[in-house]
Amino acid sequence: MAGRQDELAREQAVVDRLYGRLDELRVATRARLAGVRRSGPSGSPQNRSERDAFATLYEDRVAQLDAVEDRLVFGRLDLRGDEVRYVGRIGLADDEHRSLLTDWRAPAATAFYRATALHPGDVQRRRHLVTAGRAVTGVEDEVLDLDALAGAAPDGAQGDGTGTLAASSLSGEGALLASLASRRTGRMTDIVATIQGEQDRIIRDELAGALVVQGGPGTGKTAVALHRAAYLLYAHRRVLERSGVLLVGPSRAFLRYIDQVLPSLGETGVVSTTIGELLPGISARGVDRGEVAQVKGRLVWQSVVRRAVRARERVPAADLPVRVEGHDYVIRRRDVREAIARARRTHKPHNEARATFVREMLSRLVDQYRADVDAELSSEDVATLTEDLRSAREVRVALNIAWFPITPQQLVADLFAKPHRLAEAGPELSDHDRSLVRREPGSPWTESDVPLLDEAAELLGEDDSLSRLEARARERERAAELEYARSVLESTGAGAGIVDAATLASRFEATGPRLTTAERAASDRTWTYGHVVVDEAQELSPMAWRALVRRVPTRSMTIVGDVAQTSAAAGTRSWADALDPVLRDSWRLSELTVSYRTPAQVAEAAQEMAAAAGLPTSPLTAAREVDGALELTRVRPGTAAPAALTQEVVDQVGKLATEFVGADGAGRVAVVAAADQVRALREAVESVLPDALGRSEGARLLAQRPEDAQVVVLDPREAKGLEFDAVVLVEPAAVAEGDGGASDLYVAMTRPTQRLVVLHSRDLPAGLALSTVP
Ligand SMILES: Nc1ncnc2c1ncn2[C@@H]1O[C@H](COP(=O)(O)OP(=O)(O)OP(=O)(O)O)[C@@H](O)[C@H]1O
Repeated sequence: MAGRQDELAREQAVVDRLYGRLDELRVATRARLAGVRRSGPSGSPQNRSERDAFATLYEDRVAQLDAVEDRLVFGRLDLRGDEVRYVGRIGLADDEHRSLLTDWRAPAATAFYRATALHPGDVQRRRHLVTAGRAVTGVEDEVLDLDALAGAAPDGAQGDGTGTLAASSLSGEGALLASLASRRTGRMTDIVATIQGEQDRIIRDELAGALVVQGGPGTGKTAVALHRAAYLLYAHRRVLERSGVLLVGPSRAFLRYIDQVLPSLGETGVVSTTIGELLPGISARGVDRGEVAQVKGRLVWQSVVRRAVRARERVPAADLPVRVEGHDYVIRRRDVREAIARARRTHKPHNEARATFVREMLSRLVDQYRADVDAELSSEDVATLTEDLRSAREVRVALNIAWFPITPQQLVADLFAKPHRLAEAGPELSDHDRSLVRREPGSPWTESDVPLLDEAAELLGEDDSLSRLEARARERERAAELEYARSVLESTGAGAGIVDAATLASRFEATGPRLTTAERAASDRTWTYGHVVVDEAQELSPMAWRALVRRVPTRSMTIVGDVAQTSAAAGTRSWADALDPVLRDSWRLSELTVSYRTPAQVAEAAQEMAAAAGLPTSPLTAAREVDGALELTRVRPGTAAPAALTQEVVDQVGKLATEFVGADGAGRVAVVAAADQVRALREAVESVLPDALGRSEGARLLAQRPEDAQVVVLDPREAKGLEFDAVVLVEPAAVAEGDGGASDLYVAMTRPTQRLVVLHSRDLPAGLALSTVP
């Protein structure tokens, strides 16, 4: 015992020193930031932008140093040759640049995650440090080279009833079990201290190309995707800081669930979005039925949208006479045809190529005038005539009909609202498909509209009226810069004779707006990212893949998901089907096979049910056993008894909340039921909480924000990607009959970290029933 205490004391001294260094750096960085801020808004524009750049740098560093407080250091490697290396959240060095702590992402930390007894490399011992706040509370050793470390300190893992490790080949048993068994909150935490070998290989895989990570529920796909983003930002900072990283998740609620992970790893500059939010200025508030989303997700829309754009470039049925300023002209079909051909040859998007079309037509009308009056025209005459023609209403209307300026929103809304437009643009779609997407003008946009709008935006380009507005705004901004530069020159006298105000202003302008890469990227539809991470990627439609791939010309992507969990009608059951059309052969597949979330008994039941339903599951081994993890209760066998079932749900929630929900906000219980039962069950659960748990605890739970709520009632789709300590699964047969079928049931069954309680009045679906036979 004394040996262990000494060991803890020795580690405490090291940990104190590392936190001491962290505090010093915080103080020093804050002082620098304050110094920069003190220098105030004066100085030359160049100084001012340099100062802003430094301020941003220091602000980021302060945020990073603050974010790594929790478990700053978690590992130690004892290497051959008596070298000792501590591994932590960030790298720290002393004033002489000697390394004190190795960043987990550095090559020097790889062995902490990868070394095994079979392949120890230089590692003699790997130690996990368990800390609470800044105190070392335990150490756990894995001796990888027994000969070298004969007589090493005894293993200090805590046996605290957290379960037992079921899968071999996992490292850091005590730390891992403690982390897997810890009470859940509404926020995902990082796994940096216990990343496993198979996960580490994916995290550190090369940047180039698209890496697809397929894995069953709870295998850490989300965790791995986020740690990979942090790793890539570290290892390829120069490339990625400028172009940015985009993270795409299935919903805002999911993005909120994971939003603390990257900051806790010291990374704040990643843009996160959903497909519905991909286009700046569009908010997708509507929801499409599955069959409608499926039609809209098909790749055929690529041609439909292209034809719809082409339909706005058309030769009129007949020549059209127009009279401008007392002179007669004819808008000739042949001229229009040739002007359209010329504009198309620019290969610019429709709204941008329109300028060429209009210029060409006006010049042909001027030619008509010239021929009619049979006289030479001065360049001034030509300019005046052109302007007269351009502003003549009749000409404008005729040219608009021939080449119609249109926004993506108008184009797509017209396709849905005007059957003749869709019939013309989409001959590949059946009458039934077309009737499915039919919609009134002004209806809210849906998530499956967004890739179509993006496709349209790509082919239409900027509407010029919009770019004219923007140009005017830029002009105003520039005038303000010029004014500012002038005032600087006047007040300092420094520029006189050396540099004029306009030069100074343009130099200032060249430093760009003081937005971060993430902010600029998020507000620019045409921004291209250095890397894109996609979570729950199996749900994406072919058109959504097109929209995403457009944003990453290098095709450097991390794509994680599980084709057995697909619930979206437009999603995929096969990575090749989804990715070959957009990525061809530039994607590679790796698999995760250990479930870190679900106890073995629950994972096995879920696998059996999924196999019986024919889902394309990946192999899945649970990391641990938890006693009594699966309970099945039949309510009044043989009768569909909603009241009895509801009563049982409410009783179970009361029991589980007492067992798992803590007043400190940790511990979560979910009821997962078919979508059409959720509302009634939510009301029943909410009404009973004060009675079941006492008035004040009930009130506390009811007052929680949805994202932090410790007791929730959800349908399987809302529960996707999330996890809870305990789950009450209500009437699995009904869940499997919903839109997402057995996949939704598979998702629902695999949410708990500790216990799954299945309540049913109907027969259990195949596989699940079998698994309950003792
Ligand atoms: N190496 C690890 N150490 C500790 N916890 C881990 C590890 N890997 C995964 N986990 C935990 O396992 C749980 C499941 O991880 P995650 O949500 O990333 O899985 P997933 O594969 O995305 O699941 P799903 O398919 O259900 O979306 C999380 O709580 C995560 O923190």
